[in-house]
Amino acid sequence: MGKIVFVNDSDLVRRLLCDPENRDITNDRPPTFGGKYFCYNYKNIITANFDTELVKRRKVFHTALKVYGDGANMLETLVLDMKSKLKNYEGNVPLKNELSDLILRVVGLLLKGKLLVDTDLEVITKFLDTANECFQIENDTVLQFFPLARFIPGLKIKRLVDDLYLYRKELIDSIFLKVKEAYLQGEKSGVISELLEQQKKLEEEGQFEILSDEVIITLIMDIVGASYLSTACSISGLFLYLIKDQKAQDRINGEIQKVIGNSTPGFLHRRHMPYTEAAILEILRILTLAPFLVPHFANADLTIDGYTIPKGSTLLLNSWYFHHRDDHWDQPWNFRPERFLDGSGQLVDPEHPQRRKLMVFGTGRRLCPGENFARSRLFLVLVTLLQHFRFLPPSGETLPSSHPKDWTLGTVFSPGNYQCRVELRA
Ligand code: HEM
Repeated sequence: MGKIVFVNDSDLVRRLLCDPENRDITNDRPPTFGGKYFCYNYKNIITANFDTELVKRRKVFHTALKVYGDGANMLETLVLDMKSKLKNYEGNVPLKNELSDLILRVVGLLLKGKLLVDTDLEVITKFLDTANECFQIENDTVLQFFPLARFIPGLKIKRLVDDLYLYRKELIDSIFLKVKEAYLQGEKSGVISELLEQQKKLEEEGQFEILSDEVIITLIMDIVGASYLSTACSISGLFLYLIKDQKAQDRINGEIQKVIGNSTPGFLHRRHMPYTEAAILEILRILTLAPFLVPHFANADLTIDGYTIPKGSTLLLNSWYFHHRDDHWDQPWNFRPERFLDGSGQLVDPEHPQRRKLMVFGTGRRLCPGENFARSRLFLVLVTLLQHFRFLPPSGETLPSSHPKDWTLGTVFSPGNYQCRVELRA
């Protein structure tokens, strides 16, 4: 096993990942069991090394996410359904569960659009739960160093790996193949049909391999793995903070009244609601869901600031540390969206020194391609619910700690389940 190098400074991370003299060395991934055996020998995005194939794969992925438009209208319907559900609760509402269900549907809709059926959600959940367990550090380490363990009867790891293959097959049958069948019959729905559309074009240009069926299947697994927990934990974390900080909730509501009023929230409202945008950035900073981003890998020796990073090192980019340094962030463990606003109350731009220290979605060549999708969904869910409800602490129960240090670290950090009261706004 190569060395592990922790990089604890955001500026150094940028220089390592983005500067022309370093970026060809630092943007690969370490080899993983999951990438090799579940993603058909690294055909997905997350586990693959950075090469011309990956650049093309990232491009088609980006385009498919962008082109896919139905999502916003469908999200509106989902949030409206959730609104009617919340109105019917008597007493406390299990908000974290409700928000997680909502985000699961958002991910299902992203993949399948109107072809989504309820049983797909069970398939996605089973796949995710098993993948999370399988790739938890203790199991992942066994698989990495002793892959044959997956064949030994009686070992827990064998059962997990068998289950994961089974649920991957279910994911392929009920998500990928169902959309493909509909697509061949002329019906387009969700991001998978956008990918199939691009596959057709690439095939005509003789470049089918860039987006073969196997690649699309691994991209579906990337979407499921990268989007559900991160978005669900961010939104339930944000609501937990806003229930505890009623002033911040009022301030977001003030922007909703001023900018949206009674009309339907849309993505375009975002740019006129700087405090709300700042609250989303602030929750992402505090939570730092991916504490070391996704591990990078040095494919050659590299010297920076007098240190040598040997070829074969795994780079853990310690955003947990640099998002919470008290010499960079005033009161780093307090929820203070104002830190991202300038003197006239506008959101500081991404090149502002304060924003440059924030690297929730990574930076450079491996920047998260779902950033825009995630931030716009967080915005829409937040403002649509706050437009109609005030969220208050539960009766007869206490809220869990909102300090991420007290949360559970699975694939990402997650608050415990919590309940709250909701009051319909006049
Ligand atoms: C709050 C939500 C999210 C957070 C905090 C987040 C964060 C991250 C981070 C830190 C990385 C690694 C960057 C690096 O290696 O330097 C990443 C990669 C990735 N994310 Fe996200 N992400 C989120 C949502 C999403 C969504 C919604 C999608 C898909 C629709 C997505 C798809 C991906 C993919 C495919 C990669 C791999 C990129 C690559 O390896 O080149 N993410 N994300």
